Amino acid sequence: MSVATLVRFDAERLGHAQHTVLAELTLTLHAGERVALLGPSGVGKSTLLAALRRRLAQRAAWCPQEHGLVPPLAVYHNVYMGRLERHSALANLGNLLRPRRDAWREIQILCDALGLDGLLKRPVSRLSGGQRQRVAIARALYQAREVFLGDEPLASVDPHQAERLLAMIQARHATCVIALHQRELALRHFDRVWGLRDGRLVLDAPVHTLTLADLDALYPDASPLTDGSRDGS
Ligand SMILES: Nc1ncnc2c1ncn2[C@@H]1O[C@H](COP(=O)(O)OP(=O)(O)OP(=O)(O)O)[C@@H](O)[C@H]1O
Repeated sequence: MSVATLVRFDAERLGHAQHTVLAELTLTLHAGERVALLGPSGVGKSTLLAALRRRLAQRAAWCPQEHGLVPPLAVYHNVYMGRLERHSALANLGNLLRPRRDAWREIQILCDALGLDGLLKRPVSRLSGGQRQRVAIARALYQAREVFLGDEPLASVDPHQAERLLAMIQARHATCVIALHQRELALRHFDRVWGLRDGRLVLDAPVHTLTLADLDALYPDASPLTDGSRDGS
């Protein structure tokens, strides 16, 4: 049975204005594929995710690296933002003043599952880094889209939590592309790895054909450090 192609890049240039980040990029994202996107800082992971997001438009839930949260607003309102475009401006304004009961219940269940129980009314400005990260994930999950695109959504959580959050994301999305630095997670929980290095896609392979050493080779300063012991940036 053939697998549907969701996005295809064919020798394309990705970059910012005159600055080419990835030249001649050729790759395909198939439906049902869980892809780990790896590579050193500044190599172009966010650039590639942004290009995927443009192509997938409303089909993709998006969890950005900087979280994109509104610090003065409560956790509830930040998560609700995942579905702002589904309601009228008037309905959204009303919800800001007085949360809708159905939305509150749904967001409460989601936040409980993410370990944010009891925090729905707390402004994001008063959360820890890891809690903010989970609010950003909650907002992306609340979008309830076909594909999950995450830019290091597991960067500021501990290794045990990273596994749990990843399981939640993947249970709700058959297809995902997630940038991360935890290479053992990539090997354990994904189907495919895209590896970037020196402005090119140097690795595009099923996980079962790869070893930790293959992933280490993506990083010029690779050391034998593994999950949780390498920086999460
Ligand atoms: N808005 C922008 N305008 C111009 N150049 C940019 C812009 N955003 C990123 N860049 C540059 O593009 C290159 C790739 O950046 P990108 O953010 O995609 O890398 P990354 O792999 O996601 O990095 P990190 O792991 O640090 O988040 C870098 O050289 C960066 O300086």
